[in-house]
Amino acid sequence: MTSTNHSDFRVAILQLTVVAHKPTNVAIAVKRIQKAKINGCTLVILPECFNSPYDTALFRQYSEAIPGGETCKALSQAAKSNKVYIVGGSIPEICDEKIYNTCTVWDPDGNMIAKHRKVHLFDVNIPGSTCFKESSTISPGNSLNTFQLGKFKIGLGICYDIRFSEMAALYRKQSLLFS
Ligand SMILES: NC(=O)CCC(=O)C(=O)O
Repeated sequence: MTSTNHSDFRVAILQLTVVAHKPTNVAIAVKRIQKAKINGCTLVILPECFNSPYDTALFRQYSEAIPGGETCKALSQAAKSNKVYIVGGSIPEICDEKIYNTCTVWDPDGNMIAKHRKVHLFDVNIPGSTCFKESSTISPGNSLNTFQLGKFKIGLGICYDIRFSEMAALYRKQSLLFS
């Protein structure tokens, strides 16, 4: 089913392999979007940082302007040519010299209909094991963001955002789905 006038539609939630070559990552995503469409999906959801390694040392190098950058152009075109909604996981965004971990959403005409900057950055320090500080290079977003898909209003969050129930509660208060 591809019509959004109905209460049920098919969603693709994609996991993608990320390599060092950014255009290859974008091409992999576009190919999987096409496959999701062939499988009858109306909404395609990509993973966090699908065009870049998840590495604080590399986010700036891989970052691009939104919506003018190469990844956004590819997502817009993929949404339009496949007539699907795309929740574009996230990419490193550069804006006023700051870097954000940002999700873009595209409608079936290729328009960007929402943008969400990750609010809760993932900082972890397990002595003797793992130390990762997303906040060392990424700036946090400060807003809740939604988009409309047919009769559904969907709230956006990126990865660690989901750990904070207050955010989901705020969306839920507005009777939203939390994606
Ligand atoms: N990229 C992230 O936000 C990681 C979050 C995570 O691993 C978790 O357990 O939550």
